[in-house]
Amino acid sequence: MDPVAGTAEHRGPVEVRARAPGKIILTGEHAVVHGSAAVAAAIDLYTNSSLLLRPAGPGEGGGAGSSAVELDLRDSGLTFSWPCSRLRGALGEEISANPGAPAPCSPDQLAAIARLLQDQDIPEAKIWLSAGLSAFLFLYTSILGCRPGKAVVSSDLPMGAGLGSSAAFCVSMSGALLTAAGAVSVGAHRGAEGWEVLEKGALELVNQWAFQGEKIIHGKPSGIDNSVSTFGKMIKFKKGELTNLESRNPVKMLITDTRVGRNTKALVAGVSERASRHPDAMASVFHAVNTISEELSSIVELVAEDEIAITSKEDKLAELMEMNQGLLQCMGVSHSSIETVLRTTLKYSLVSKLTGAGGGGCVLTLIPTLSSNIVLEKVTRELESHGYRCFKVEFL
Ligand SMILES: Nc1ncnc2c1ncn2[C@@H]1O[C@H](COP(=O)(O)OP(=O)(O)OP(=O)(O)O)[C@@H](O)[C@H]1O
Ligand SMILES: C[C@@](O)(CCO)CC(=O)[O-]
Ligand SMILES: [Mg+2]
Repeated sequence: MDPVAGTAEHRGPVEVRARAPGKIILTGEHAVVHGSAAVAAAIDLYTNSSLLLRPAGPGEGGGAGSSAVELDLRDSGLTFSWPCSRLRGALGEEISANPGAPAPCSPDQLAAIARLLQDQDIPEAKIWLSAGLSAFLFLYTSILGCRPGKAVVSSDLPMGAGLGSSAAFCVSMSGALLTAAGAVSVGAHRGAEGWEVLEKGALELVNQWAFQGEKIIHGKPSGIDNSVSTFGKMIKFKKGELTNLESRNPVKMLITDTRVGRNTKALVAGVSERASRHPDAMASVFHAVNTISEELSSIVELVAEDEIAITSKEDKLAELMEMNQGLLQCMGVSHSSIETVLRTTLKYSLVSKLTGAGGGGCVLTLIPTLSSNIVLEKVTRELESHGYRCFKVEFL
């Protein structure tokens, strides 16, 4: 896994590329929105955003599309274009590029952005992209105003599946926009594959903007997804506070994507509604999740020196994940496809839990160090026979 996030590479004065990773949540999703601790790790799957800024206005050699803001979503095969004059007309007073001061999208801005989306022919089958498009227009115009340019986005991550695609989109886009605006600079450190890494203050700014973008997509995000995508590695996150965790032994997980589509915003709202119907019961559930995350984060950092110690460490991780899954069921965010994965992996004595917002999407299965490849192959084959997609991740 490459923990470098929010990286950017300059190619000439106005062409920038940035990438940011997805994540898994080991414990604490949903409860983290209500103040509990959660543990997450960046994974080696990235969203890439590239940005080409054109000279402003016609007649300055910008060519076709030179006075428009364009977005090319490579994975969806869709492109969008807004003439700068249309952006200025719709956003009017709302446009004042201020890259150094992240601010929330105002209701007026959001209404204007909704009108700008109506100009585009978004196919009904891909209407869920509207949230990402709104976040893009908000981030672009807040950071660069109406400067003409073209953004191209591609991703290794399944969209809307619990692996933080929305956060990786907002982090990589904020990184590219802020670098193009000249608002951030790279540090001395070189990351993996030759990527330059933004310096600490720059990453903070990227993270703050990405959080504002996530708010448009998620409604009420805790900030864990954008934080782990920006800063990478494994983190404990509680009430906006981030603690870096260092696992002394590699943790291996099988990720199963059930391919059941879901939407984090609706799931987060559903848990909040349950919490307002049963405040005391849900407060106990959130408290229990907090304890589980605190315990898991201290176990992850333990040094396991021999095989017995590794086994007992993994047994504890598995038990905590299992307990967390039970509490996620209590919150109402499991799904029959998730239950199928749990039952299937349990046949092979492997423990699983949903990751991200649930309701479908991805499930994590802990792969103990001593488990045989034959078991892993068998469980993978059985999961794939249900139409699910499996892949392995490992992190320290
Ligand atoms: N590469 C992308 N291009 C455009 N929009 C994107 C992209 N990635 C994510 N999005 C937007 O984010 C939405 C998915 O966000 P959502 O939060 O529901 O799922 P997730 O982030 O994959 O999972 P989780 O939040 O549980 O980790 C998509 O419907 C789309 O609007
Ligand atoms: C469900 C949730 O807890 C995690 C989604 O990856 C939402 C959030 O924390 O913003
Ligand atoms: Mg998301």
